Amino acid sequence: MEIKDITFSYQDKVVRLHGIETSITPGKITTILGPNGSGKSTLLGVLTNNLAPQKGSVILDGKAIKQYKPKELAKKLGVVHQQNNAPSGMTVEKLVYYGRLPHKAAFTQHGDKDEKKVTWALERTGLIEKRHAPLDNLSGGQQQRAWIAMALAQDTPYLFLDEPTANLDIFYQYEILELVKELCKEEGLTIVMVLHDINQAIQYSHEIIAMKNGRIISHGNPRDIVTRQLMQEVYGVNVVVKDDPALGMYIVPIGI
Ligand SMILES: Nc1ncnc2c1ncn2[C@@H]1O[C@H](COP(=O)(O)OP(=O)(O)OP(=O)(O)O)[C@@H](O)[C@H]1O
Repeated sequence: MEIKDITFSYQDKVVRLHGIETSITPGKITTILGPNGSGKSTLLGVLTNNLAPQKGSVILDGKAIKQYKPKELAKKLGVVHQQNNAPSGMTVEKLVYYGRLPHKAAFTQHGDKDEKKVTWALERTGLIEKRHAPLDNLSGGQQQRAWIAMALAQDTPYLFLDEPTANLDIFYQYEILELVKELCKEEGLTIVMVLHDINQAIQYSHEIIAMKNGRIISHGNPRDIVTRQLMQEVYGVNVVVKDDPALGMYIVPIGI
């Protein structure tokens, strides 16, 4: 995916992304980091064609994303937003079946493949027991997992996750991150996600994009780019960067 000179403003005309120019490496996990309001979700919105930039373009497999028909794009990329709303009373399974829509001809029933994918997605997100439960009866974290399951059922080569670990307890945070790692390694998915936990980003990403004020400050391998200086520049926080033979690299924030 090529991101070419993207400039974006919402209706208030304040520029939120300034000439973003980079690329997403296929088959890898890329994590976008940065402080609140730095433009991470806005960039994700542009990369997934949910927001139309005033300038620039996003090229996916050789074609500008705005040229894709909606169903064609939905077979290429799945998105889990930060906030998701489903009609009240909808069951988990029904939501996850929505992920199969791009793969079905109009007015056809679910086939074997749809059922297999939905069951697999529910198993992978630990929701198989809850498949017939209404979404409203689930906890915030379980609902988050249901939306991830829907995106998995969509069976796309690109998966975009905006803070997939938000609202999850630490066990399920790692469960989701391990799932992301496996999907990348075993299924060859290209994953772009937004995280707030810098150590999780270091541990689970092939590449990190660090943003501030709508600009990319650095993009590269976590080992190369996560430094004391970068953390100070991006977050205004003092950190100590540690490197442990068993644990790998990690940071310890020590204050502002
Ligand atoms: N719909 C909108 N209309 C106007 N401004 C918006 C809108 N959505 C976001 N913004 C503004 O755009 C800027 C970037 O927001 P964005 O949500 O992309 O940041 P973020 O890095 O994802 O933040 P966070 O970590 O808090 O989720 C912020 O200043 C925000 O107030």
